Amino acid sequence: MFKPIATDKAPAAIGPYSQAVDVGDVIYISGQIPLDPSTQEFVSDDVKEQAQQVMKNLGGILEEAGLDYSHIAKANIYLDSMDDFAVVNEVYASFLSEPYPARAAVEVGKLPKGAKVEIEAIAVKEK
Ligand SMILES: CC(=[NH2+])C(=O)[O-]
Repeated sequence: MFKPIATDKAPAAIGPYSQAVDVGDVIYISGQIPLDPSTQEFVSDDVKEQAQQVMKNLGGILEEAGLDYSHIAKANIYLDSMDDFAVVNEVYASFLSEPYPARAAVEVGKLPKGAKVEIEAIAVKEK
């Protein structure tokens, strides 16, 4: 089974990808950037507000799949600057509870549309 997930609770794709793909027990969620789903514009230039929107976008996709943040098994965080590591960690932690997902966090050269943060996630239906 390979089922794309589409929802207006998260931004529309800005390229040739699905918001998420359900492959049975696992959902692969595409990298979310801080676009407001209702406008397809960035919510803010502020990294904290950007990280909050990114997490909300992930939440919208999880909700569409009938899941929540506790189903995330792995996340990858991409930062425009590692100087934002602490503030993004703070926001990220505020949406999650222990046991936290496995994770990687890396600084990259550039993110789509000049975002300061992008997060992708893999969620599992059976915890
Ligand atoms: C934003 C995003 N996920 C992409 O692949 O461009």
